[in-house]
Amino acid sequence: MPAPSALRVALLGCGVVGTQVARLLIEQADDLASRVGARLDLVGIAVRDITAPRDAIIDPALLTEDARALVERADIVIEVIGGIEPARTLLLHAIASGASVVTANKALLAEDGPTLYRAADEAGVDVYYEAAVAGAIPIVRPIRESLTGDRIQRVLGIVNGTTNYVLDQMTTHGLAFDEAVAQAQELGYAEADPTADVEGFDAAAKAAILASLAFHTRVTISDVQREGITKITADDVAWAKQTGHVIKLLAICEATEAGVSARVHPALVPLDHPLAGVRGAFNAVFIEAEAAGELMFYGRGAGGAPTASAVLGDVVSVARHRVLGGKGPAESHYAGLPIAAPATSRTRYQMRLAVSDRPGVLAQVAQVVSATGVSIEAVRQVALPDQDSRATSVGSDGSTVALLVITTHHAAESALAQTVAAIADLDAVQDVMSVLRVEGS
Ligand SMILES: NC(=O)c1ccc[n+]([C@@H]2O[C@H](COP(=O)([O-])OP(=O)(O)OC[C@H]3O[C@@H](n4cnc5c(N)ncnc54)[C@H](O)[C@@H]3O)[C@@H](O)[C@H]2O)c1
Ligand SMILES: N[C@@H](CCO)C(=O)O
Ligand code: NA
Repeated sequence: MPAPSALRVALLGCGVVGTQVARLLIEQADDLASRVGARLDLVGIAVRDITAPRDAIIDPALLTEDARALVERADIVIEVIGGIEPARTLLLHAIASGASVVTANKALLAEDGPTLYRAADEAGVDVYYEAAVAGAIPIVRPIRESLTGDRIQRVLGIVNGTTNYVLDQMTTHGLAFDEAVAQAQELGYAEADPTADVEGFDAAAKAAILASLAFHTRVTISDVQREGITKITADDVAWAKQTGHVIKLLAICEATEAGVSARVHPALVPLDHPLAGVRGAFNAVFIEAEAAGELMFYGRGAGGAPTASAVLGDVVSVARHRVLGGKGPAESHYAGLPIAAPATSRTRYQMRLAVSDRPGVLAQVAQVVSATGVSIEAVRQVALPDQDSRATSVGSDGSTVALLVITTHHAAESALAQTVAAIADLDAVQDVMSVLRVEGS
């Protein structure tokens, strides 16, 4: 069959990302044609409301509210609607109609990616999704292709731009949480419902995709242990600084003895770790592999244009396959490693405790910690800042309140939970002010 001189491209969704995808397809049409070896003709844009105001670059004649009919007349379908339905049904219909698909939809892939991959394998078409993890940063392809001859041990990522922006604004400008979230929404970083960002669902979806790729194991979002940043206070941020750390929302994927572990939670990152310097809405993925050693991928993980860059890269790849015949590499045939139970995950912890400042308290705390099998790495006793209401309170024995900052060696999550409960029970402990994991050291 002769190579096609043009390929029909359908765009589903015309929001923050879709508008930028359309712009690049239109403005760079000639360059894209020479890279692909065929023209990429944008044949239609499916939208929810045809009458809604749009960017001037969007030709109203391209708009349709009938996404299903549009995918039937396309060679390549780009999905930037988001969410599970109708995106899944539309993509499966596109694949069944013989189109290759490109999507930025991590929520769908983390829930049900294998259904799409299997359908695409059977139909002999591609499913590409570089934009779904860490936006513009090439990370899916490096893991899937460049590092596929190596053995990845650990992936540590800042993969949500909104939360990194919020934590960074709180750290460097003392901004309030809600104010920083509103700014991230205005800048086009946040999901339609920013709860997905601040509660860690978006990062958990990306962790599931990264863990699946890195460990050739099927990991879904329900396998990911998740905690967002809504409980992080200005105090936590200030104490992180005092102890030489910065708080980041991390996605951590590891191959452990118990199986594949994937978790998302805020963590204290030492200031000398490369991830500590990732500011604003930037993302970074830090990989430890057996032969390659440490690698870090850094760039813009959110925003319309950066995400559109990754989408267009995939569009060119799948278009080239159609011009040359064939398709790209399929997803790994899953080795089926077990998923590690959350209680088995091991990390270091930092606890801040308000305690009565009298002799013997430190020994009591240390004894309770060691009784639960957790080992202490360091203890610091510090005076509470004057403005803290506890600084002037006096216990029944006439003692004032001091702050203990305890850092543990690696401990299992289950042991740490027992330790915290036992500490909270001690008479001398007035308050467990925070318990944060320490990663990257
Ligand atoms: N914004 C980012 O920085 C970013 C980065 C990476 C990935 N993503 C992903 O890209 C996708 C799109 O994100 P966005 O930020 O552009 O969201 P958005 O809310 O700005 O755009 C989605 C658009 O889809 C439209 N839509 C909803 N239902 C539709 C339907 N049935 N048919 C046609 N259109 C429909 C909505 O009206 C909206 O305009 C999501 O999967 C998101 O997770 C976004
Ligand atoms: N809402 C996401 C967009 C990129 O997936 C973020 O803030 O990173
Ligand atoms: Na990416």
